[in-house]
Amino acid sequence: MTITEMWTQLGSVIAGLMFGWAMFQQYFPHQLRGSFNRYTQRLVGFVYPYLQITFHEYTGERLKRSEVYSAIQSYLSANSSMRANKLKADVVNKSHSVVLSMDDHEEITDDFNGIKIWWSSNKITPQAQSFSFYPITEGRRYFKLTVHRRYRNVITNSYIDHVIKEGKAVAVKNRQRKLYTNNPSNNWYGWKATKWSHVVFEHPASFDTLAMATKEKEEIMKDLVKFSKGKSYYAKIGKAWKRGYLLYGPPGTGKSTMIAAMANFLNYDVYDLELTTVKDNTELRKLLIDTTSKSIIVIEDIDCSLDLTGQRKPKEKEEDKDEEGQDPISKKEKEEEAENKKSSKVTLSGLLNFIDGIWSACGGERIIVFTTNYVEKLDPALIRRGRMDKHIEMSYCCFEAFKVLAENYLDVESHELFAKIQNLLEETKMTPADVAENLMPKSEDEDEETCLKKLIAALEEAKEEEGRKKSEEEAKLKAEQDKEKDQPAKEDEKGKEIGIAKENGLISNGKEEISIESTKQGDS
Ligand SMILES: Nc1ncnc2c1ncn2[C@@H]1O[C@H](COP(=O)(O)OP(=O)(O)OP(=O)(O)O)[C@@H](O)[C@H]1O
Ligand SMILES: [Mg+2]
Repeated sequence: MTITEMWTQLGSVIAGLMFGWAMFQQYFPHQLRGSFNRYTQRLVGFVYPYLQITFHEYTGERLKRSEVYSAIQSYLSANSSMRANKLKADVVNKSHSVVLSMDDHEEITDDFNGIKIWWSSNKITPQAQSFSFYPITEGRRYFKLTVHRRYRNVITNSYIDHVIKEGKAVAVKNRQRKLYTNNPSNNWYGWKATKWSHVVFEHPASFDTLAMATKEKEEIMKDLVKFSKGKSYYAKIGKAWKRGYLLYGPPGTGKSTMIAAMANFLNYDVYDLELTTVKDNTELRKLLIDTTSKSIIVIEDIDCSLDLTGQRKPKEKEEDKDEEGQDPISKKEKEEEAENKKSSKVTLSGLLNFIDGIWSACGGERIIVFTTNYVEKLDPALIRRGRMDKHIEMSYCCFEAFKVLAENYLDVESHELFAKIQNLLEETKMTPADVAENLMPKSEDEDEETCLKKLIAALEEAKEEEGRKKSEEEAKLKAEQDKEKDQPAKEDEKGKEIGIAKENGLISNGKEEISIESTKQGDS
């Protein structure tokens, strides 16, 4: 038999089979078709030793994208780029870099403790004109896992969990993080209404660029790592998985920068909660329940948002005092803001309830950060350990912090002027923000030495100013003390006069002053 004849015969067999299958589909009773399929599956099962599991992109009636599918997708994209032949390229916004993942109808193998697993990505393209709830152009995608049946237990008990866990970790690493701010509740209702608006969080701050003493910095980083890995620990001690940080210190010492560095370090989202637009405790709860896990919830200037009795206290801003020359819009905005503050009834206890974990216990880990310029103004109940677990003082620039700034701003690790700067920093107080401002070259001509000299001049000026203020205060104190010294002398005089008057029998006890006055008047 020639090759051509063989091909002809094979073609007729295939054509016959196809015809048979079409006839079967058309004429075989529908009810019997199901049991026929079952039997063929069983038959195939005897000879086909593999287990297949499919994971669809959309599940349930609510057309929700399956979390498992997303996790598998992330896992496979992290593992496929080296092995698959057909890849899909996507841009990850955060790093603006291209991420390669497995293309449709592509297959790769994975190895799990020596077990070989096949993964294929598949797509069912909908037939033309058919109606579908799913995004039509995309089709319906699913992943198929194939493995030898003898590994069924390993796969179902541990491999799938492993894939999902790893996939989620990859997704967290690649995800675009967000900075959320709360919307006023009047905008919560209606079509597409949301409690939080967000923008992409792309703050460049990191612990490397944060100017503060290395020991303190490392301690904070260790604390954060311990927290983020402490799921089972928090479960064991029966505490909601959250941690409170209180950052306090003068303006410009890096409190907001520290929050950004924390978010970047942990890869968390940031929820910047503006309490003045929250009407009451119920709204606060709703907002907080609506936050996602792996997030930092920030309340800046907490001392300006709540007072000790739990009543709201408007923040006094410089411009609030300036009534003149306001344009109508800013005036209207201010009126609205004032109205918000008036109608806002978030109480201290409402906030405490949240911090205590009753409302934040839903979902995964959350960090709560309060910042303040005046720690002494805060209610001790609010900042006690257990609520605000870690208190971090952000203080004036020390030499170690300066060295970080010098390296960031000027790429200088050491310089002969450093010793002088060290002395000056020990003698005077300057915030890291001011130090940074002086270190920043203002033009191309300014080299490192010019900038360091600029800083020295600023520090010397600050030192002089401090000296002047100190001597003024001392003079004031001395004047007050002198005044106090004069006072007893006068009283002594009065006492003497009373004594003389008593001796002369001019006054009786209990009516000394009147009698003295009258004595005096009498004298004159
Ligand atoms: N410790 C620091 N390390 C690095 N940069 C800092 C530090 N402190 C301040 N800066 C710089 O100063 C600027 C202001 O700092 P930041 O906004 O973090 O201060 P803050 O403590 O939040 O002030 P405020 O109390 O007024 O909110 C930042 O943009 C940053 O560039
Ligand atoms: Mg700040």
